[in-house]
Amino acid sequence: MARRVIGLTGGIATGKSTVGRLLAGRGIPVIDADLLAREAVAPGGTALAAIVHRYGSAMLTDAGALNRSALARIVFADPDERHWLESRIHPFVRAALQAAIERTAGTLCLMIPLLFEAGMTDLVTEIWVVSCEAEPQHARLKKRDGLSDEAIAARIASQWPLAEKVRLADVVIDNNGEPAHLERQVACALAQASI
Ligand SMILES: CC(C)(COP(=O)(O)OP(=O)(O)OC[C@H]1O[C@@H](n2cnc3c(N)ncnc32)[C@H](O)[C@@H]1O)[C@@H](O)C(=O)NCCC(=O)NCCS
Ligand SMILES: Nc1ncnc2c1ncn2[C@@H]1O[C@H](COP(=O)(O)OP(=O)(O)OP(=O)(O)O)[C@@H](O)[C@H]1O
Repeated sequence: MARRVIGLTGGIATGKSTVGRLLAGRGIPVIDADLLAREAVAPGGTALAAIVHRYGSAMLTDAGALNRSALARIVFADPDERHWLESRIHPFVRAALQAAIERTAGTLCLMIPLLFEAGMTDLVTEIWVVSCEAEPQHARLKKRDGLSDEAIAARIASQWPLAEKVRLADVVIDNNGEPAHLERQVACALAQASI
């Protein structure tokens, strides 16, 4: 059977990491693109220097790390700035994902929030979309990150509509209910032959 590379995606806070933990619990390596994106802007790197050059030293914390909330306010309010930032980060993320595919044997999961938006679908052999209604998505995001309603709306508007991702999915994981309902869906999806 061909090697499975699962592209795990969804909307912001729909439950990708929660599903990713279930896969990891079953021994499947899970690579998190959000963590790779954080590596790309680590202190001392060229991406962080470029960000400071463009937006000024307000982009740095006292410790010299990226001031993520300051940058988020800029890029989620302006698509041109968001695209500029992505052009600094996504090539690094893509190369790191490719390297992970090459060094890992067997089934692998790439957890990529922007799998569609960043044009990374070619890296995976099947696409799983974790989906939930707008109301729990909003409530979970608010509870976890304490973002304002306006900031939440801006982030959601920066991503493809979830319905479009669901339409293009090989597997849809419904996360409207209790987290316990995810386990059976993950088991079912894994039991399917590769798509
Ligand atoms: C703007 C930044 C600094 C804000 O950091 P913050 O800690 O507030 O958010 P974090 O990185 O944890 O992301 C949380 C979620 O926001 C959403 N998100 C992040 N970047 C983007 C983006 N460019 N477009 C749409 N949604 C995004 C994703 O759903 C992600 O899971 C950060 O999100 C960033 O560097 N974004 C650009 C890199 C990127 O595109 N990352 C996505 C994975 S490749
Ligand atoms: N079924 C559920 N019921 C209640 N809370 C949930 C459920 N699923 C996830 N959560 C909570 O919602 C929040 C978002 O879930 P999670 O972090 O898995 O989403 P994500 O898609 O990985 O988010 P992001 O896009 O920000 O990376 C977390 O605080 C998580 O504990």
